Order: sequence, then structure tokens, then C-alpha cells
Amino acid sequence: MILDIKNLSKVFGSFCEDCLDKTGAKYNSSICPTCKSVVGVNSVTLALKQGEVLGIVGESGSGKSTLLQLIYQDQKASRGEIFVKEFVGRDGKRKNILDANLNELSYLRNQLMSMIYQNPRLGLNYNFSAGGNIAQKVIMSGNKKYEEIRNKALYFLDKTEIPTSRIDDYPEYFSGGQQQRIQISKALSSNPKILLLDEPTTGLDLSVQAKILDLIKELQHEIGFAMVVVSHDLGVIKHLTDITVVMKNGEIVERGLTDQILEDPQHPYTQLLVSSVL
Ligand SMILES: Nc1ncnc2c1ncn2[C@@H]1O[C@H](COP(=O)(O)OP(=O)(O)OP(=O)(O)O)[C@@H](O)[C@H]1O
Repeated sequence: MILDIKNLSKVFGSFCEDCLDKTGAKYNSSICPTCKSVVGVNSVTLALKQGEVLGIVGESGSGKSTLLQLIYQDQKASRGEIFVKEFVGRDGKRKNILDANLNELSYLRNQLMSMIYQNPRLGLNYNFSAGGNIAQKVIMSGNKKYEEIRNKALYFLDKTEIPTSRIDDYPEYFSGGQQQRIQISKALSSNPKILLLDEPTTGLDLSVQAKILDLIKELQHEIGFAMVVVSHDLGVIKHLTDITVVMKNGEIVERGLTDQILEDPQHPYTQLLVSSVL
């Protein structure tokens, strides 16, 4: 497995003994009845194979983004384990990334994983040029050779259909769709094993959305990284993913092959979701 998540939970606020037991889909609530903390993610277990693409769907507030942020360590989990292939401790055994020290965290975030945010402002540094942004990621992943870094920037800009003549332009001078492409270039330039995407095309107009989705799909096929895609848009999930999990109140209520889930949903909540009632 490239990614192996066991019993992962995130509670915002104090963590009492009822937080996980008395919230979730069964209770139709993410708020602990005892201490009133919000349970963002409740006891999630899932695994991803090399090259596999996982979709996470669910209504607003169901915990999709929080789950992704826990994987990328943008947020600290309250409880649970996350294992990433190639991330091992001194004893050579796989190590829970929740126990990573600062150096290890930087290795995880700069080499093993990359995140693409809905808002390119979160993934790009607007004080650096397009090429500078890519260079920053490449340098953080350990490559310090100027010529190689510049070539890598040119390669990925070309791949994502940004004119390479604009390598020295700053992000704010690009359109929203182009900024998203630069974010994709930056994320892929460190050659990550796992790419995390949080609503990568929400907010872009439809024709731009379709092009970006095609681009992501093409790059995934070509490079073969594993991918976790969060989206409320079932069209995006259908287009990109092999397997899907459905979240409600912080829990996974259904999982399976994406086609099966979309064509023959079993859980009443998924049935509502697929029939677009939610
Ligand atoms: N920093 C925080 N403090 C308190 N509660 C939070 C915080 N971040 C998220 N939450 C809560 O955790 C729950 C899950 O939020 P999350 O953003 O993961 O949902 P989501 O499924 O991604 O929603 P959306 O589709 O609207 O982005 C929600 O109830 C949310 O209000």
C-alpha cells in the first residue's frame, strides 16, 4: 500500500470519551452531545495502492477537506495512524507519520506528497514568479542544481500548457485556470508518490474545468502517482477516480469502485447524494 490510514480522527476542541462514540452518521451529527466539540473526522480507515485514484465525496461539512489536511499534515490528527510507503523510522520499519519530527515532516511534504488546493493562493507563493514557485518546490525536494531546476520548471510549464516564455511572470498576472496549472506544475515537480487534490476545479468556468481535469488525468496516467481527490462534484469524481469513499458526519458510510457507487449506490445517503437531492 502506498497510503494506509487506520482509525484516523480529528476533534476540534476538547476530546471527551463520547466524542467519537456519540457522533457520526448514525447520530446524524458531528457535534459531541457531551462536550460540544466538533468531530471533523471520525475513525476513518482506508488504504490506497500505488497508482490508484481515490475520490472522497460527501455533503458540505462531512469532513472531506479535514481528512485531506490530516494526510498532508496541514492539521494534526487527534488520534490514529497514517503510513506512507517509503516513510520508515530508524529501525527500518514503517513509521506513523503522526509521529514525524520536523525534518521528517518536510521530507513527507516535499518529496513523498504534494497538495493541490482549490485556491491557488494556498499552493503558490505570489512573491515568486511561476518558475520561482516550481524552483522552490524542486529545491525543497533536494535538487540544488540551477540548470536542472530551470529545465524542470520549463518542462512542467510546457506540460501544463503555460507558455514557457512566461516563466518569469508572477502568478497574479495569470488567469485563474492558468494559476491552477502553475500550482499543478509546482506540485508535480518534486515527483511525489501521492498527489492530494482539494476541489481542484471548483470556481473555474466549465470549459477550463474540463481542460484541467483532462490534464490531471493525462499526467496521472503518464507518471503513475497515486491520487486522492476531494470533490462535491460527482462529475469530477467520475472523470478522475477508480474508487470512492462517501463521507457523512466525519465517517465513511460507503466505499467501492467509483462506477458501482455512482450507478448502484447502497447507502441511503449515497442514494440521495447521487440523485442530487443534497
Ligand atoms: N478549524 C476548525 N475549527 C472547528 N471546526 C472545524 C474546523 N475546521 C473544520 N471544522 C468542522 O469540521 C467539519 C468538517 O469540515 P470540512 O471542511 O472537512 O468539511 P468538507 O466536507 O470539506 O466541507 P466542504 O465541502 O464545505 O468544504 C465541519 O463541521 C467543520 O465546521
